[in-house]
Amino acid sequence: MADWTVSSETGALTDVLVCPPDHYRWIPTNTIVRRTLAGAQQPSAMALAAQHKELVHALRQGGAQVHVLPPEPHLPYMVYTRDSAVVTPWGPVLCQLERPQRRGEYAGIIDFHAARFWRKSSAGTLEGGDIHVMKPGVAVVGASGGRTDLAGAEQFAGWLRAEGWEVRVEPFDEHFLHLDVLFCMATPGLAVACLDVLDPDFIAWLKGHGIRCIDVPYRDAMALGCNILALGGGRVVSARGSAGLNAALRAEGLSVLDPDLSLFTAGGGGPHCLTCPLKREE
Ligand SMILES: NC(=[NH2+])NCCC[C@H](N)C(=O)O
Repeated sequence: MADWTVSSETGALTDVLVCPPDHYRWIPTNTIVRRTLAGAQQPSAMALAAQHKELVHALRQGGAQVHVLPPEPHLPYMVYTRDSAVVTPWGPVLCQLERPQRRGEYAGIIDFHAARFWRKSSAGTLEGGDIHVMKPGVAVVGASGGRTDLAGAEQFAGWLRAEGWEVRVEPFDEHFLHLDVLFCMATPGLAVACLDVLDPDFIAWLKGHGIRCIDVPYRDAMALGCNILALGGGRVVSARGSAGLNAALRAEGLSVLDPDLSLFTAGGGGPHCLTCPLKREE
């Protein structure tokens, strides 16, 4: 079995975990998908498979080996592999999903990792979408009290602090679901962030760490416009629908792979949520 390690959000992605959308459907678990359900029919299996394939192609084009978690019929959100486990420099950490509709995802992820976790979340709740292992020595954990609560965030932060890391626990409103709806890294010195919403203290802290932000307006962030995945080497995966942001990223000299992911962003998750990096090269 491989020893998975990730020590940044921006190192060259060599291995990544995804889960095909065979059983995906929208269920009302967050503000974003509730809005979707009010105005749309469930997406077709064919359309979902086609969009997911675009994502997988982008990941492979970026040089990553794509590993597949077998989907289960009773777990429609397994496709968002970001949330059930997060890989750290010391190995994978098993999260503790908050929603009853998603808790069963622990079973498949335990099997995938053959139960070899560095740590297992056991206090409160902890979801991978709230965790950014930003760069060696620095991480941030969002604590909305919803998907990740203070107890869950502090337990995770404690494990990294014990290794000498600086970990910021960042409170934000539950309305925004996960911190990765408001903030993601593009390159070691560049992030995308919803400045309308994030605490100015957080932005100043980023700046102190040499990280500049491209601003994404509230409306775009709620359409998962901030939810990008860095591939390393100046490349990112960002959904086709994020046209304004993608132009801004290209203007920064980045190469943007832009799969159409509209059916998944309508459920509350984009490229960052649909992927769990297993290995990055620093
Ligand atoms: N890391 C993320 N932002 N994940 C998105 C998860 C969306 C999913 N529909 C849920 O409600 O749980």
